[in-house]
Amino acid sequence: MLTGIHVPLITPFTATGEVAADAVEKLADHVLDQGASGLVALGTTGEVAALSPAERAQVIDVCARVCRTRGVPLTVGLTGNDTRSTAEALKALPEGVAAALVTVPYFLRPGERGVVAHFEALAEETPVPLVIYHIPYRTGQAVSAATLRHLGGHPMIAGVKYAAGGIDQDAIDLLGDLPDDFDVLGGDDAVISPLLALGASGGILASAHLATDRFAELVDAWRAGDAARARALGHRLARLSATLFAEPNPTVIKGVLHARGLIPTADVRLPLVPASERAISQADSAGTAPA
Ligand SMILES: O=C(O)C1=N[C@H](C(=O)O)C[C@H](O)C1
Repeated sequence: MLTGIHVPLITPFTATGEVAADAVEKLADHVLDQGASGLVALGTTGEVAALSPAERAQVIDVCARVCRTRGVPLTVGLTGNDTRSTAEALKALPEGVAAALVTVPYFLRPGERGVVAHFEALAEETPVPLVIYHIPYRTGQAVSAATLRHLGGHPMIAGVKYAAGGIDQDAIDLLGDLPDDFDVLGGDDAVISPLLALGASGGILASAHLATDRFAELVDAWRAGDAARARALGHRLARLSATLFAEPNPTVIKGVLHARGLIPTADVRLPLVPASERAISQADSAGTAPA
């Protein structure tokens, strides 16, 4: 189910600070025109923590409409560290959502047995398949390959967004022995190419707001076994990602999209502050360099 490049959309703001709904739609169409396989609404990249409930609903509504029209899946990010309220949020998801990207409970550090109990409870109640968002440098909670493999055996757990901060031994172990119908999507932009080489089926990558077609081509090249092409593209895209993450995500991406006329402002909400001009121009140049 989860293959290709899924773009976790930024949330553009108007000059007066509201969500720019028309720009969300324009950007969604743009990345899909460029070869994205689906969209992710309300990821970290979408500054979900800084959006009100009404703004979150507005973003989901626009993305669901675009995905329905284009016949592509919409995944919605859900972050919580309490099982009961996360289950309620899952049950409240509107029509048109294909999957939920659910973060490993953060800050609380419930241990791996707690992580298993959390996702098993959610999997029993969710109306849509779950994608586990494993990002230990943000959550503070380790999750081993064995735990992910165990959870992947549940029919409502469709995959994992793997963002361990690099290619660790658990990534190698997991990809060497995947449960049936369980996909691994890369979530660390700089190492997407080696993760695809190990067998990941795609990625949820903020960097793919730019060079979307090249990221899609990278997935296709690894899947087709064209290692020479994949390696060359992978190195170039890793350099692009490094420039886009030179300052906190999504500040640089917003700066570049604004410089290219794709969103009305580069504004972010506190505690994020806008990227420097230097970071934006370096990323803009890296995003246009020939492959
Ligand atoms: O929002 C997301 O999904 C992503 N967030 C990551 C982050 O900000 O750390 C980066 C990744 O590309 C996608």
